[in-house]
Amino acid sequence: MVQSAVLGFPRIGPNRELKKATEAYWNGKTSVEDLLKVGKEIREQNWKLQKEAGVDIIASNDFSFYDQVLDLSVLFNVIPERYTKYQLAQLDVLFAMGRGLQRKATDSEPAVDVTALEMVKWFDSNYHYVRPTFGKNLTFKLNGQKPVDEFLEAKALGIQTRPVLVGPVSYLYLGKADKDNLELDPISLLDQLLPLYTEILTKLAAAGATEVQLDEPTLVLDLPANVQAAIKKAYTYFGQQANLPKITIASYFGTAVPNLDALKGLPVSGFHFDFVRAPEQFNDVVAAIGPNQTLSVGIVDGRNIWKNNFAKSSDFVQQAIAKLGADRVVVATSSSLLHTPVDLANESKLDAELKNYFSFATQKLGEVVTIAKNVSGQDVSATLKSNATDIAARSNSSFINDQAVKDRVASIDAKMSTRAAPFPQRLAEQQPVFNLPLFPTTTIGSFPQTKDIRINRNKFNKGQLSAEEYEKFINSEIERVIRFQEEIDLDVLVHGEPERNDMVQYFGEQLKGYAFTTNGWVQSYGSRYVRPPIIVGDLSRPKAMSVKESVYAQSITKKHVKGMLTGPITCLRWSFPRDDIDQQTQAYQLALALRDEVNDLEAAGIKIIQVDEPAIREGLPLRAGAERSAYQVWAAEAFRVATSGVSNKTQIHSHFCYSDLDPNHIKALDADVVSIEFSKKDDANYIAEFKDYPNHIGLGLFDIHSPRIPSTEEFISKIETILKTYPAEKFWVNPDCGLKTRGWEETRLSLTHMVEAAKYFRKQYQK
Ligand code: MET
Ligand SMILES: [Zn+2]
Repeated sequence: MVQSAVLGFPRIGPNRELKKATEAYWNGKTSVEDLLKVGKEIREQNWKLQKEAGVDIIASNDFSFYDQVLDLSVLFNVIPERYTKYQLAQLDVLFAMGRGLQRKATDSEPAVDVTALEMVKWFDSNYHYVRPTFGKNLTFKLNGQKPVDEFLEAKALGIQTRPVLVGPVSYLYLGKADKDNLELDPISLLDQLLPLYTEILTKLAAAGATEVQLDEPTLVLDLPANVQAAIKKAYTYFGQQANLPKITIASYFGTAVPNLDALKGLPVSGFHFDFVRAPEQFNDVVAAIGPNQTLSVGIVDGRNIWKNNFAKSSDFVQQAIAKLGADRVVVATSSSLLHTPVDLANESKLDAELKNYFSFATQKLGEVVTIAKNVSGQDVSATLKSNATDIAARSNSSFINDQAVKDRVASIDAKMSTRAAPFPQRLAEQQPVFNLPLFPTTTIGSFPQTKDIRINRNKFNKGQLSAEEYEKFINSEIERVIRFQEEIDLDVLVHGEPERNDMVQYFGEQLKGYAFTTNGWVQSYGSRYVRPPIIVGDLSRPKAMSVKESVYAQSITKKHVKGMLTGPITCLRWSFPRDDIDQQTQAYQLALALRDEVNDLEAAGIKIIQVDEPAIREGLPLRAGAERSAYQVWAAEAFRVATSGVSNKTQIHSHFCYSDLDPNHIKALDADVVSIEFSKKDDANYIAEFKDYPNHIGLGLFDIHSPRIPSTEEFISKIETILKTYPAEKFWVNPDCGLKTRGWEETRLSLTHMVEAAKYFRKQYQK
């Protein structure tokens, strides 16, 4: 019998129980015990669900209160000194590392003020991990034994699990040296780390774990020789230790072929590969694994929501069985299911036809089990038959094709993707229009999404508020944001985005060709979850999407208000894309819809238009090569198609966050002004990389994921550092990103301090 395996299950709970519990704890509304209890309930529910679905290999330690990489940093004591000096409880240290902590002194406790660690995108997904940061005075040691505790918890329920941990090489390679320790190559810490892995693996074995899954997704990257060598070294080392559980090395999100040499001959029991993303690696992989090693065939998509094609997948797995024998093959999800929504059964509003085409995490459990049964010769013919019907129906669905959209994409030419004049000339034409001071201040778009906003939006969605009443409410929010910005004297204003539930969903809901979920949440980072819309067909814009709000905002102030849109690549990346046409085509369809919106905004008198592309980096193919070079061209072109229909006088802004950006890539967009997340980069090299960015740029000055409020002095010293490298006349002053997750009080203070700092420098430079 071929076994089925799931590499990890979403940990947010079917109704976002984890978010609610975590935020209640942060807000001091509940105790740590309450929070721990919710975590335990979610784990129990997830394990039972998988057991009941018939999954053979179920993961444990896939749960986390914040992030699985951060969990490891805490487990291995990779905790920078700034977090240890307050004597916080371990869970609070974890949260402080994830999101920063600022607490006033009380009678019994001193004040706390620490910034968060850097947060970066997990490979090419919209999940963010907290980057391990290796400082000078590091003492590796085990803090607790989370993987063992959770293994035992499942065991007590009668469920044998396979604990999952990020493997040592990926853990180090995804980390970075602290700014005082820049000469350090994290990989050089491997020797210190391996004994700790051994210690925790030994404990797992003692607790009864027979197998563990060590995730080494860095195997799908272009690895330098020393990292490949580290893989060999690490797993050879584990092979030399007595009494460890069997190890499966899991790679996902791409092809591992260029790194297969490092895997050959390793003393592990098996490997997992992602054949959804990279089916072409099959022959090489089969040739590389040893005679007794198992192959876990990742064939059920952990990153998208389309129903599996059982016939096709079964054929694929059969090939593996033919080569290796049934006892050496496992049918698995391609990656953890963390990246998919929990349960399609929760979608009561979804069109019934579309629902037949989708599969969420809970449904995917059934998929791995069915494929495993099918290839083992069990009779699942009825399930296979209805699956074949759904797959055929989808390809013939009326949701999909729109000839006018296809024709328009075919008509895109160079002129459509080029501004009328190069930047210097545009700048000359724009300056008299805007008359901005040196160090112009602005924000990235959103202002606090208060409870009041959410309540009113819900009422409107439920029909308890008329369209007029809702519009009135939104306008009053816009007015409040405008007045606030005038009061603290920002230079370029925003309307605050109160009408938007989410920067992609909001536009998706207005575009033809999209479908939406009501409960399809996916963790993005910490307690922030997103509900990616689903691209189901050719995309077009029936009518203007954002003009009304922008025009209203501009009508009530003399200062310039930026029109605010989400760019084509971000719309694509933060949706579940179609898998029946390529992503480039979907991006161009979006670009054309946005081009119409940009042009409409301009026609309505909006003179600055920001088109956000925070996801541009995560779309970059993980390896160098033709596919990546092509992406760099088409992604930039899609942005320019969206933004090049305006006159030279209209100023185009763009914004990027939470990734290591490539300045060349940003240049290719040719936006007049860009803002990039910067506050946690802590790295002079990163400033230098953007030094010769030809257009104007704002390096984010404070972390919007943290409730922490930087002082004016802190802003001044940050700007001072930047100005050592960066030309003042090109420099904008702004936060890292939008403020929607922040409270009003923090927002008021942080922005006030930021504006004060800008004014300080204005004076300095006028002298
Ligand atoms: C993740 S990027 C967010 C940009 C958007 N305009 C906002 O401020 O919320
Ligand atoms: Zn952002």
